[in-house]
Amino acid sequence: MTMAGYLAVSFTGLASRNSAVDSRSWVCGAPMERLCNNVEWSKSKVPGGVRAVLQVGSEAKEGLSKNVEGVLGLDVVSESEPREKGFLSMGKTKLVCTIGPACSSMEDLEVLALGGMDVARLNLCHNTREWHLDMIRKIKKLNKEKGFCVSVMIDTEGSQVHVVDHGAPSSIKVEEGSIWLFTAKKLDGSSPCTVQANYPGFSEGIKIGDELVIDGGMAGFQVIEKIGHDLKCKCIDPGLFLPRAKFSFWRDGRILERNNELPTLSTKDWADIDFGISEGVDFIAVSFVNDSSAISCLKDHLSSKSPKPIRVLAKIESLEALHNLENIVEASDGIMIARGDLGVDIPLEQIPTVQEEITYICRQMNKPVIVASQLLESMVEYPIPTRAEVADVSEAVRQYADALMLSGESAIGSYGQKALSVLRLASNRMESWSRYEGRQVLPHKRQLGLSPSERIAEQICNCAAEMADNLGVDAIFVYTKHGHMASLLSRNRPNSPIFAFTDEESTRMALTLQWGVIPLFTDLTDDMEFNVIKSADLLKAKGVIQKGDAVLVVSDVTPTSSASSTAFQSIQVKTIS
Ligand SMILES: Nc1ncnc2c1ncn2[C@@H]1O[C@H](COP(=O)(O)OP(=O)(O)O)[C@@H](O)[C@H]1O
Ligand SMILES: C=C(OP(=O)(O)O)C(=O)O
Repeated sequence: MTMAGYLAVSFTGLASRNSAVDSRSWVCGAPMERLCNNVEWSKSKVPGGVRAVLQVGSEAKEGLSKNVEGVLGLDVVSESEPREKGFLSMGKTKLVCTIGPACSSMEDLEVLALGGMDVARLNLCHNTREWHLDMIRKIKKLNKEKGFCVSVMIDTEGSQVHVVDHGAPSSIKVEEGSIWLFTAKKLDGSSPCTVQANYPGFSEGIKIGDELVIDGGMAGFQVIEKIGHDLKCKCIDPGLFLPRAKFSFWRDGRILERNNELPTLSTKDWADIDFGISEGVDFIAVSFVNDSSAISCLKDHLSSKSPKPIRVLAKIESLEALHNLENIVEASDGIMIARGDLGVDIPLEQIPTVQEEITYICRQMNKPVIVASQLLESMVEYPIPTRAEVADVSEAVRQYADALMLSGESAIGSYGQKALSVLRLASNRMESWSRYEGRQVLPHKRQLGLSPSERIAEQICNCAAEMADNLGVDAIFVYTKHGHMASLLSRNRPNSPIFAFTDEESTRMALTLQWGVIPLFTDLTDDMEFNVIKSADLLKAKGVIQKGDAVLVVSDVTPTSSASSTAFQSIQVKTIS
């Protein structure tokens, strides 16, 4: 036998059958009281009925686990982590790696997976369809054959005004005082100091005297003449022109907000999305989202075309997106703070506060958030990061971002694996420092659910996370169909790892992006007691949990059988025996 019995407090009658708790003296009163106070629960309002139960246990229910057997889809990295580090020190912040030529072999990908890569990102603006197909297949093969749980994210190219040709194959130096022509016309190959933009309307509304800034400050020009739709400019801030460099325009010291007519999802993007659907990717990150309409449109497309749920992330990389932030977060399944392009559209000094604000809003609205770009940029070339980069990574972890992303560091850098281990070490360090120093900031949590059952689920997770911290349990177990309960727990950023058991493969893969959640695939039955015992036995058999470990179990399961339509929502505290 693995799991223990229960003290049950039912929501309908709120009757405590046994107020005694076991030898470890776990407390159930206070959180339960709060749970009840905060929920205006009315049985008659709940479709099909909801049973919410708090259970605290120590009595052994002998025999229940005798026939337990089954498969537990626990990935190899999560299996070894608690054994090596202990539960509390397990990494909570998820890690995303951009896959590129520097990490495209099976061996490279395996090293990244072993190093803690949770999500592999493929940026479809680079390389060929065949190359990306090969990468997706390799990652899926690794998961299948080597037991990893790495999800696949494709990132659309999107439409933005950028340079298509600046007369050189790579970067080019821009000298102070040099005169350049910016045009949308195709270059004939021999036009020095001429730059071709991808969008004919790039110069609309621009006046003589305006400043044209490249890639957020790589170089700067002043417009000295308008020739038709072309701009003649003088370099006032020397620097570098990179391939695909982006423009921003400034007037009187302020950035000009410009709505171009480029669609968020181009014809190429739609073709790439259908490719992603056919290859069964887990996430689609949409570039240059300006409002929620592109996200809603993509979600409609996915619900009719994709045989499995694919999560849609909005990349926040424009001023317009910031104006529509809450609507975009609401419409999406998650957010990427694309600091690279965002730094072209807003002044660089605003990036840190904007990042903190977006991270906060995402947590309020219970959507996972990735902090992306230039986290360890110097590691594209050097084997160690700058101290400032480590501080930047730590700050994103302190802000409780769900995930951190490597870009060029893993895609083209010489030290991708090292960069990943720097992310891991720096995030582990900040997570444990915040925990031991009690520096965790617990913001007021916005109420999310509207229906009674949604509100109960939310309150159960809030209280369960608080209980888990107060009791110092070793792990939290949650049983979840679509990942909602797991995400509600994760939103509370509890100290213990959250083992999320699901029988939906797409839920398992989506949870790879959620802070502190270890997703596991297992069969779930309508018998919650059996599910708990079975999953505990399987984790025990793998050496992940041990006798004496305290586990807080949260469930929100609507039975599949027609015999009972009652949802079973509960918190139980168990000792592994
Ligand atoms: N699939 C790929 N093939 C070739 N190069 C890639 C690929 N993915 C990324 N890169 C390289 O890595 C760099 C970082 O990639 P990414 O994070 O997509 O940022 P960005 O496109 O904004 O530069 C890119 O500039 C590109 O040089
Ligand atoms: C992640 C980003 O997007 P991309 O790599 O597509 O430029 C970014 O701009 O920070």
